[in-house]
Amino acid sequence: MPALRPAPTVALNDGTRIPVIGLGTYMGNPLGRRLESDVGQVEQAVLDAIDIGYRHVDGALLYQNEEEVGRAVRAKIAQGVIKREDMFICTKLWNNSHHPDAVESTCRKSLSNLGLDYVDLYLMHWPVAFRDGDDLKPLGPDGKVLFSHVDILDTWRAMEQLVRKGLTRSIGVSNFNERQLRRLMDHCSIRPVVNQVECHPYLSQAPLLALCQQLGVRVVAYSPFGSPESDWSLGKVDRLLDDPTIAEVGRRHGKTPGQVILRSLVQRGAIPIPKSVTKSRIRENFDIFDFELSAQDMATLEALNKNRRMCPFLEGLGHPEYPF
Ligand SMILES: NC(=O)C1=CN([C@@H]2O[C@H](COP(=O)(O)OP(=O)(O)OC[C@H]3O[C@@H](n4cnc5c(N)ncnc54)[C@H](OP(=O)(O)O)[C@@H]3O)[C@@H](O)[C@H]2O)C=CC1
Ligand SMILES: O=C1CO[C@H](CO)[C@@H](O)[C@@H]1O
Repeated sequence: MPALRPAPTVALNDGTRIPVIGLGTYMGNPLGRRLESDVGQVEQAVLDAIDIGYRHVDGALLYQNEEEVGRAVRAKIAQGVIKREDMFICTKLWNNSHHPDAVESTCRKSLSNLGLDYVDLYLMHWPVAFRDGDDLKPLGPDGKVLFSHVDILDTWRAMEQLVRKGLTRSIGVSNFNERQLRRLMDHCSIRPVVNQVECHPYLSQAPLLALCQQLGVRVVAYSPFGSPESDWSLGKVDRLLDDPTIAEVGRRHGKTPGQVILRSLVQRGAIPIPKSVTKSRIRENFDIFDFELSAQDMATLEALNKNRRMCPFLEGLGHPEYPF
């Protein structure tokens, strides 16, 4: 199958550009655990995605597969399919490394995992700090996650240094609520270029999207399909991808429910990062630039909002910066 046309890119507030769709790489495992059966799947998915036309990959130290992402990207560079500068690679600082002294070494660890000398975007994964150390999920004797109380602004200042040192082109945040984002914007020297949050027709995030637009911060939409296979997903009862209204909109355009969801996010100015390790779906999810949803379609989809969060991040409950 021939490659599809590259996705359009949009400008970020620091002058760099981001492709409006990316490939997600979280395998749906419980926090910090990795299954043997997952090994190799993300590497193949990234190879397939690049052949199809993707130029944006969303990763994280937490996902424990940065090596696979990096191997695939480097293989495609070696084959001459892409150049490094064609790709937009994002990874994230996990919650156990918020202490300013840990930020640079943790970013360098991701770069070493990826086998790259810079990433395009480095995100603070959550506004919630866990106890510093190697443990991705440090637990106390009561089985609850151990927190620490590093100020978000201190972590951010250390992330700003990463831009100055050339380890990342841009920095941003993830899972920040309106208060946290406003406070950061008021105190930073380098502005966050994106806020990556859960966003799909059952959690439309209209107020947060409006605020981000006002502040010049792009929204990256995670779990665009409601993360149907994640262990924490509450979406098993009424799956977004089985919604009859979305299917009906899709029928009118000759498109699948997944394509309708992704297209609607792009038309709302968000940047979806659907995850798939299935080549046919990776292609299907990218094939959204040959149709347009009408204002009526968009209103129909907007009416599906239930403020239903599939990723409630219960591990962070009780921390003063728990965002929800
Ligand atoms: N910042 C944060 O805190 C978070 C960030 N993320 C990021 O967002 C990405 C996407 O979110 P994620 O939670 O993975 O879930 P998604 O909503 O992207 O759903 C992924 C699931 O949908 C399936 N799927 C993909 N495409 C299709 C299709 N066209 N038709 C039917 N099923 C499909 C996949 O199956 P299969 O792979 O088997 O094809 C997989 O099971 C993550 O991978 C990660 O990169 C996610 C959660 C939190
Ligand atoms: O990116 C993510 C993937 O899933 C995790 C849950 O295990 C989330 O906490 C995290 O934000």
